[in-house]
Amino acid sequence: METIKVIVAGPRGKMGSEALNMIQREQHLSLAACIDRENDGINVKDIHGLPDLDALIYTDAEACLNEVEADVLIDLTTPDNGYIHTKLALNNGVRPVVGTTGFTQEQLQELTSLAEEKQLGTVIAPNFAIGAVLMMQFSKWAAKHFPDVEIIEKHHDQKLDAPSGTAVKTAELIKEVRNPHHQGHKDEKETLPGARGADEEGMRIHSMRLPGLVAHQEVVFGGLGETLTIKHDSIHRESFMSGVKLAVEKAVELDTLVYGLEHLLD
Ligand SMILES: NC(=O)C1=CN([C@@H]2O[C@H](COP(=O)(O)OP(=O)(O)OC[C@H]3O[C@@H](n4cnc5c(N)ncnc54)[C@H](O)[C@@H]3O)[C@@H](O)[C@H]2O)C=CC1
Ligand SMILES: O=C(O)C1=N[C@H](C(=O)O)C[C@H](O)C1
Repeated sequence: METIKVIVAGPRGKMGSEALNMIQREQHLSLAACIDRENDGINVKDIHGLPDLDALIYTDAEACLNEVEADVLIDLTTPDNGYIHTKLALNNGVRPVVGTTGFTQEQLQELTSLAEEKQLGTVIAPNFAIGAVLMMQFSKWAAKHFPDVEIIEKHHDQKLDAPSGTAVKTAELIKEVRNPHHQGHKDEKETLPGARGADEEGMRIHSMRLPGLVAHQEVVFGGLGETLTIKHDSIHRESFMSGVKLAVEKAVELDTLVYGLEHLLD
């Protein structure tokens, strides 16, 4: 396999630093550069806590994507910056692999059109953990039989977006097989606003944020005399890295945008 040259945006973050470790482990991946908010012109290997990888850090994303010879950008930053980086990558011939969540539907549509116009493989995956992808697929299957469903997602308290990208994607998959309808009593009233969670075509989504959590989701279905719970827990961010690696490998073979890792799995 040819070496894939990768730029990582957000290298000092919880996910970005795991991505650097993954690149260091994989012989067919090499780190071309990083995009960070700080440390312009400094080498990654000279930053305390980052792996021994020889690549320069840029604070100017446009300069980085324009000057550095790279195949793929892995973005693990924030919703606003991730969107800007993804557009810059596509406009500079670099294939984006985006883990950053919180993009709007309009942004996703715009990026889909841009990737198609540029014919550049792009992977936007709300969750790179294989178990989470299966949890979403199983939930779609279950929703065919149990149309009353609530999603409970639980994350660490540093998370910027709510609901999580995974919960949004789960709801989208369920919506493909579930007819919109109100859930709960027709006359129910919230005496505390928000008590029933977000409302997506009558399906409820609840977001929990606590220190100590990593990334967890339960999809709870209710039927006559029974309930079904489909649950996934990421207890370490290593859980996401086999999916990131797969996305990088597939991005160089694709010429359109793929939203969701399920499209890349057998
Ligand atoms: N798709 C997936 O499987 C997963 C996605 N995520 C998403 O990945 C993103 C990052 O998550 P974490 O690593 O937990 O967050 P974090 O807060 O630990 O890291 C984000 C990093 O981005 C950097 N950053 C912010 N703006 C930047 C800019 N303009 N240029 C360069 N770097 C910039 C910050 O300095 C920080 O180091 C979030 O959107 C999160 O929801 C997180 C885990 C799994
Ligand atoms: O911010 C996180 O941590 C995570 N974000 C993604 C999401 O929003 O679904 C994926 C995973 O849940 C971890």
